[in-house]
Amino acid sequence: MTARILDGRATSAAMLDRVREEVAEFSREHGRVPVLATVLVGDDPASHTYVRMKANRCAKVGMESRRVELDAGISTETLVKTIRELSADPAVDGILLQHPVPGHIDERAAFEAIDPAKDVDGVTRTSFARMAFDEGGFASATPGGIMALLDAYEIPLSGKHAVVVGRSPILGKPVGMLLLARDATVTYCHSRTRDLAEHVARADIVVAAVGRPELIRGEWIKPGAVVVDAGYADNRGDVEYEAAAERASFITPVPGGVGPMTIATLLAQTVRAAREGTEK
Ligand SMILES: NC(=O)C1=CN([C@@H]2O[C@H](COP(=O)(O)OP(=O)(O)OC[C@H]3O[C@@H](n4cnc5c(N)ncnc54)[C@H](OP(=O)(O)O)[C@@H]3O)[C@@H](O)[C@H]2O)C=CC1
Ligand SMILES: Nc1nc(=O)c2c([nH]1)NC[C@@H]1CN(c3ccc(C(=O)N[C@@H](CCC(=O)O)C(=O)O)cc3)C=[N+]21
Repeated sequence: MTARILDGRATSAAMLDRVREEVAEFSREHGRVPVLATVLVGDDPASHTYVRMKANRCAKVGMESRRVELDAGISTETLVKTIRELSADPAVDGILLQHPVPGHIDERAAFEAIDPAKDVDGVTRTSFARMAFDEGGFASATPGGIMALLDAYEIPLSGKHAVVVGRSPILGKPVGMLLLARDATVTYCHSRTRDLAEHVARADIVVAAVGRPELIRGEWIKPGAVVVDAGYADNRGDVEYEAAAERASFITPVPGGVGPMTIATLLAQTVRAAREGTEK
């Protein structure tokens, strides 16, 4: 068997066409376009690339982005103050703080400075709780993008055994919660998990969210399983792609899978934040 591709590029392009129309409609009604503020701390080249991609994608759908770049040495207090100012700024609809921030900064405190109404990247506790309680908050961008991709291909989730490898607050943990909300049976694996191979081998759906190229071996994949690879380190995914694709029914490529869906989700949520922000 050779797996069908879960094509994140095509699926995100369709999503972004819709976002472009929503932006135009918002702009007709409000005389301005939605604005996403991106905050980047330090000079990690990969992070610069991601933030630039997000800004470019904003421009393509007619949205505005405002880039805030801060020195690697700034304190938690300065970062929190900067983000609070963006939260209070009526000209800003959505805020993205690029993760990770330098180690001396309290990232959680910085995330919590984002007004939940502007948390279009879904990183605050409030967004997490709304997601977990099915109250329609903003999804964490990558988990939201993964669900949109699975739905675009009408992958059944109810009753399926999903194994999520990784449990970070903005990726592994929330994607497991979203799968649970759709009635999957969810297993989380992480750095202390014993027998990772055996867990993965039992999965109908595997979500890899670690950041270690080819940690997940193709021979572990159950024939017919759906493989979603969110890993992204040195431009490579967490799954041994060729070998996994021989066994899987569906698989995401890297690049061209989860990455573009993340950005599309972020922008879709920014228009939504703009709309909801102007309702009040
Ligand atoms: N495409 C996209 O849009 C995005 C991609 N990413 C990519 O996804 C990957 C994960 O990101 P993120 O969640 O932020 O990373 P983190 O480093 O925060 O989390 C990594 C997770 O992997 C677990 N882990 C580490 N080693 C192993 C192992 N040997 N076996 C099993 N689990 C392990 C860790 O376990 P423990 O909790 O025990 O430490 C942790 O839960 C990265 O490659 C990142 O670049 C991230 C965000 C968006
Ligand atoms: N607060 C926060 N939210 C994030 O969503 C977030 C983050 N921090 N930190 C870093 C990771 C990484 N990330 C990616 C987004 C898009 C691609 C993407 O579109 N990649 C293209 C390839 C791009 C290229 O390299 O040419 C693809 O996979 O096809 C990749 C990675 C979001 N992240």
